Amino acid sequence: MNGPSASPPAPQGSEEPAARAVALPPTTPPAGAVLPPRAPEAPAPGTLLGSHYDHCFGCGPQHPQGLQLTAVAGEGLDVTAEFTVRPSHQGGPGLAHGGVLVTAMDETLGTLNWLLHAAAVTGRLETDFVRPVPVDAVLHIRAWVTGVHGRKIYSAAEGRIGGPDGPVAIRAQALFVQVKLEHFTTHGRPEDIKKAMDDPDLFKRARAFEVNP
Ligand SMILES: CCCCC/C=C\C/C=C\C/C=C\C/C=C/CCCC(=O)SCCNC(=O)CCNC(=O)[C@H](O)C(C)(C)COP(=O)(O)OP(=O)(O)OC[C@H]1O[C@@H](n2cnc3c(N)ncnc32)[C@H](O)[C@@H]1OP(=O)(O)O
Repeated sequence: MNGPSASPPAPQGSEEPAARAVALPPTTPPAGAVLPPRAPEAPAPGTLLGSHYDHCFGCGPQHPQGLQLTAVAGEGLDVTAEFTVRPSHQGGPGLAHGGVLVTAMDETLGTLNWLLHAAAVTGRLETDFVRPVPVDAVLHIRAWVTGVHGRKIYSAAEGRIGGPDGPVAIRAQALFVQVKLEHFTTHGRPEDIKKAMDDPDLFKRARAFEVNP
């Protein structure tokens, strides 16, 4: 891939800090990016977007330790989702782990794929943690597409607590890259791929997503 390469840090004192910094590509759309219309196959506004894979840590109903996140299609290229922080999601005592919150943002941003009718994986995800999120809080997440440039899909999201209009607890920006079905079949653990392929519903869903970048 042509993304940034993260090199191990240079020995201390050998370079100026600025020389050791890695220039990361932006998660904001470049000039020439477009905001496409909703795909003709996009679920209607208000539709509960199903899980893309029953065992997904983010959205799978058959993943007992997962986030079991559910999202709803918005009117445009946007979705909303709710995630309830459970005791098993703690980082600090009584507080959500930051990585779990990032997963909730990643998953919600990923559901934008349904509206574009494109299979895409996260290439880059930036997050700002704005305020701590307690256990039992509901994170109200909104995510939207900010631009599409070739295979690259740019998006943003925010998570609020205390209600959909409550204070922002987390913000995110992401760059997803469209992939073919072979991305999964080539790289996934064979026994899981076989099981997924044997599930006619999942296979149909996955095939329907096939893109020709
Ligand atoms: C059989 C089972 C099927 C099951 C699936 C079924 C359905 C799926 C459909 C829909 C799913 C619906 C909802 C999904 C919800 C999911 C939420 C979770 C999402 C994730 O959690 S997913 C896991 C984490 N994710 C990864 O596991 C990716 C690992 N990675 C790679 O697999 C490659 O790295 C890849 C594919 C990213 C790129 O590889 P590649 O070879 O295809 O493309 P290439 O490198 O040419 O990049 C093309 C252009 O993107 C730019 N670019 C690339 N990477 C960049 C980066 N990091 N930063 C900035 N720019 C980047 C380049 O600079 C170039 O830009 P330009 O075109 O301008 O030159």
